[in-house]
Amino acid sequence: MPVIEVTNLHKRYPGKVAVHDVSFSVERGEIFGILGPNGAGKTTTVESVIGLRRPDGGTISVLGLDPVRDRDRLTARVGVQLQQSELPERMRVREALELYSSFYPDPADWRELLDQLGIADKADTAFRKLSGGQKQRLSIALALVGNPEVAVLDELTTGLDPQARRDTWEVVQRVRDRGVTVLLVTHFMEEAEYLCDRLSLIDAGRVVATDSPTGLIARVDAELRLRFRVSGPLDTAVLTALPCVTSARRTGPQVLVTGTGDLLTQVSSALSAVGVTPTDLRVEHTTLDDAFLALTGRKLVG
Ligand SMILES: Nc1ncnc2c1ncn2[C@@H]1O[C@H](COP(=O)(O)OP(=O)(O)OP(=O)(O)O)[C@@H](O)[C@H]1O
Repeated sequence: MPVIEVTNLHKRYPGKVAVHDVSFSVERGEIFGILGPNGAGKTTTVESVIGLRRPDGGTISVLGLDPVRDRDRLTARVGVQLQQSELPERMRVREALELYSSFYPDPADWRELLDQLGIADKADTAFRKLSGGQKQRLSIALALVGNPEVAVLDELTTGLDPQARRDTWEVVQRVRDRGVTVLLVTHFMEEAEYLCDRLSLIDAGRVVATDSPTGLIARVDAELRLRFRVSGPLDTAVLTALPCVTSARRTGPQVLVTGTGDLLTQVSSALSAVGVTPTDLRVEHTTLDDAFLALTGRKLVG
């Protein structure tokens, strides 16, 4: 039986349908992602999964229970980290963790969690003195301190610098390695690609596709992109004449070539034949953003 099963979820706010029709199921021990642009309905979906919102249509089951009706029974088994969690300003980190630990029958060692999250030295710091990134990490610790069977993490690394983001990804992987099922909401495609076993792409309140990151990427026609810089003249016709090239565009010193097959070798030899030495040459691979664009006609970011 899936740990989380959402079937035809529909949720309206006054004057606005936030979620039209969302269905997905999450198996035990998975890291399952919900990826979509701002306003797609991700938060409304997870808030419904944890019983904070009552669906207007569809059904949700978490660990076999109804999140609204059985909210009390689920609280101890589902750890939740939501956007913008606030604590009393003067409360120290250790006090918050000791308080939260007292709510649960079998809490985790919070010192270990702080250590894993890289904020072990903040145990005696008041909440208001923490930086945005440290508050974020504390909210993850609070979500995990009850040793939950399911962890729901909404925009977990927003506001973190790249290193802290990577550290947090490792924490999530370790949590999953302990057997916890993770439902992760994100609008960072790298995060989804790196962490998720499977994910649903959602757009305008609907699931566009559900698959593994590689499965989603494989749905996109595998067109390669090659970028490099040239300092002198280059007639792009020498590139478009190559059988593997579909387009070649130059903007100032930047050249972007798209194509298939043996693009890198053919373009490199054609450039060398006309005496052009490319610099900063890189091959760009298909990403989840490309998959989202192919499936919805819109970009996930930017
Ligand atoms: N309480 C509310 N009342 C009215 N409209 C709302 C409410 N909460 C969200 N919405 C609207 O519902 C839509 C979906 O919002 P939701 O927060 O679920 O999306 P999201 O994908 O999580 O976006 P974000 O990443 O920006 O949080 C948006 O258009 C939003 O403006």
